[in-house]
Amino acid sequence: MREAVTTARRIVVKIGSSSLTTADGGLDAGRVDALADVLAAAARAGREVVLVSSGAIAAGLAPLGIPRRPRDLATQQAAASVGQGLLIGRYAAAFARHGLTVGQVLLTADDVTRRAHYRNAYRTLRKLLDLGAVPIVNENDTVATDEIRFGDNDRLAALVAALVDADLLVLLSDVDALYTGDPRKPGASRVDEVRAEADLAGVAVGGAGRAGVGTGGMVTKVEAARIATGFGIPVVLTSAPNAADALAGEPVGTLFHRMSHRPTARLFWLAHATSPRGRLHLDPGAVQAVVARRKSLLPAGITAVDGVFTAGDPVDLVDTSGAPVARGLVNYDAVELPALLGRSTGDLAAELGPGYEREVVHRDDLVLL
Ligand SMILES: Nc1ncnc2c1ncn2[C@@H]1O[C@H](COP(=O)(O)OP(=O)(O)O)[C@@H](O)[C@H]1O
Ligand SMILES: N[C@@H](CCC(=O)OP(=O)(O)O)C(=O)O
Repeated sequence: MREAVTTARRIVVKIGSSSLTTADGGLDAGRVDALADVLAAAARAGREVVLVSSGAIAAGLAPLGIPRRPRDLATQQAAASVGQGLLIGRYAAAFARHGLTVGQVLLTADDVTRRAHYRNAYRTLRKLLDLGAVPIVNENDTVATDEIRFGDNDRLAALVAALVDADLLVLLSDVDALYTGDPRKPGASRVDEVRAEADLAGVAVGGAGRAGVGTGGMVTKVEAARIATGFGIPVVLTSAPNAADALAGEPVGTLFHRMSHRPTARLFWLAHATSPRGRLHLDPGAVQAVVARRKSLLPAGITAVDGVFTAGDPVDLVDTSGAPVARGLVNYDAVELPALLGRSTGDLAAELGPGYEREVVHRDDLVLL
């Protein structure tokens, strides 16, 4: 038995499109019912369950006569508009068989990245749970444009798990575990447990399984597992038919253990749920100071600035090859910085006043990537 699972009280379960649709692309009522049965049993046992369900786009294709998942955003949005209604209707009927009410929660990236918004989203989810309803979350695909889109629900599920402070995240897919390589090819073996990043060293993660149904494949699931475990939330990755065993703590699928050091909530959101407004290019000494010695970033170590931002915005700190090494909240507007680059804070303060002694990014507002 997995203790991290059996003791979990608040659980976020994410199910992918490939586990909810039939081979010809329609919504599979039998599979929706089967999932509702498992989650209703967990709720009856006193657990709080939040379901993150994909499937809106897939469910909308057949009714609109569209043969396969469209590439263009407008058709995806139209399919999601039709499919989300069908999906939630199907869930409502499935949970009603157990006397449970469902509540639909459609989120955009903005809703969980901006502080004022994610407090709102949290309040709604918390209230639904207090009222004994099962929140069913999806991305608000019909209004989400490319810039504000999560695109994959694995990451959305990890952020929702952090948002509601879940004890466990269960990712249900059409594959029963993480494998060392693409399970459709010979030679791949199952990974039972992941305790540290090193356990993923030999693992080749690939794209989506059934063409035209799922989206992110294993890449987004492993990334979601990193986000959740980094927030102290263990993750079980398995297939939908294993859901009951997974929730019971049976050794099915892959268990990603929680990482011991939980970052502060503020830095977690900074790392995973903000979009940088600009980039500060660091010289090698500044990279060393920020990454290895966890120092604040001073103007002297910055060689160039890109982007349009104002003080308080998130920016990425990039090394000489342009790779991001950290994200932080900047203390200056973009237009102020060019005149300060490469100069010591002492000189700047003497010349421009004590206000210019401040760090460009304070170490308390910095998170390594
Ligand atoms: N290392 C791996 N281990 C397991 N599955 C993998 C791996 N690499 C690629 N995959 C593929 O990822 C698929 C699951 O992703 P996806 O189709 O996006 O599912 P979902 O709709 O559940 O999000 C599996 O069917 C599998 O073929
Ligand atoms: N929001 C989209 C889901 C996108 C998505 O992540 O799909 P999947 O990879 O099947 O979990 C939908 O409902 O169709």
